[in-house]
Amino acid sequence: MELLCNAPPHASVPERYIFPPEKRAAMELDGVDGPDDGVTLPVVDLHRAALSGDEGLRQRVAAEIVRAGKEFGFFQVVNHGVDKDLVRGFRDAAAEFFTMPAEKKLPYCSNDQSKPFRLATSTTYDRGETRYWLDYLKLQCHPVSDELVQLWPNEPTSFRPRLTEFSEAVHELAQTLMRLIAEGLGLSAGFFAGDFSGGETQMNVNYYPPCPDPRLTLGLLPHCDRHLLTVLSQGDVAGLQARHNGRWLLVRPVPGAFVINFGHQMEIITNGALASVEHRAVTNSAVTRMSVATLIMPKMECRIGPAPEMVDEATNRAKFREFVFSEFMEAYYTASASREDVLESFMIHEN
Ligand SMILES: O=C(O)CCC(=O)C(=O)O
Ligand SMILES: [Fe+2]
Repeated sequence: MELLCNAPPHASVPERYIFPPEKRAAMELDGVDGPDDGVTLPVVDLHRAALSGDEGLRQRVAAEIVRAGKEFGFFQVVNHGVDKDLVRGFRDAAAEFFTMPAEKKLPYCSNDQSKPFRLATSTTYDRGETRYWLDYLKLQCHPVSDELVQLWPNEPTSFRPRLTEFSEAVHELAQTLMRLIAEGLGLSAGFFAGDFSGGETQMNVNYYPPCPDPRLTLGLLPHCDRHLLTVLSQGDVAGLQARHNGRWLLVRPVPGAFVINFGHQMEIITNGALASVEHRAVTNSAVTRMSVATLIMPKMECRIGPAPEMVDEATNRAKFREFVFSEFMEAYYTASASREDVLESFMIHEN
């Protein structure tokens, strides 16, 4: 496998990574360096305290999250209670993994999507010929068990312990967020606990080395996430863009923040109230960028459909049919990653 992280620095972009002009990121218009109308994503202070005692504060935070979620589908959280050294610890261990010599990583290289830990390059869920400018790890990260940990690499030696603590902490943050989202929507606090979020949690560690000409490439294709909720650490290098009002909005790095966005299952369960928003990653020529996305999944056998509380026969009919999550996963792999294609067969069309 031809990993970018082992290639000597490229002087120019190889042909197979060059996208046709209409698919490229128009940097000068809406990208990393360009103007963005001054629109920035909301940054929500979780106030830790809101999560324990202060009822009024908690309700305000819950309302703020749902407002941000409805308007943008993306927001950042700070003061979230995940220790910054713990985040740095895992980010450092993961970066060290990518910079190990090729032969040490070889045993992990695979395009077999059923593997619980694998390293790969570019991406496999797009049928196009052009490659994306990234290498990535895809792994199962929660619930943590001895058997699961054995599937993670033992080099660098910090990898397993740092991932264990990162995974537990992010999982707790995800539970907190789901309680607040439920509360903000007027659902019971435990609404998303259980099968909606009880599947095996997946993680993408996306690694984008410097690209000699970011105008020609993309780091990650425009896509929506397929699961329930994404908790992303993007570090301090910009590159993530979210679709907003027909434009690409840069998700500006905020020190220590996590970026939160919704997957298709959240959109369906909330009957469209919290939509899954398209996003992509652009490259840069200066530094390596690494993002760590934790993906909260329903159980495979979980029944999904708009929650009765989110539906009103007179004013807000169900927009999606019921299905079992495994059915959705299959459809996701056979459709292209485009939002419309994926959702099409699950939507109820009024005629
Ligand atoms: O690199 C990023 O910031 C985006 C990652 C992402 O969207 C994903 O892993 O699903
Ligand atoms: Fe994503």
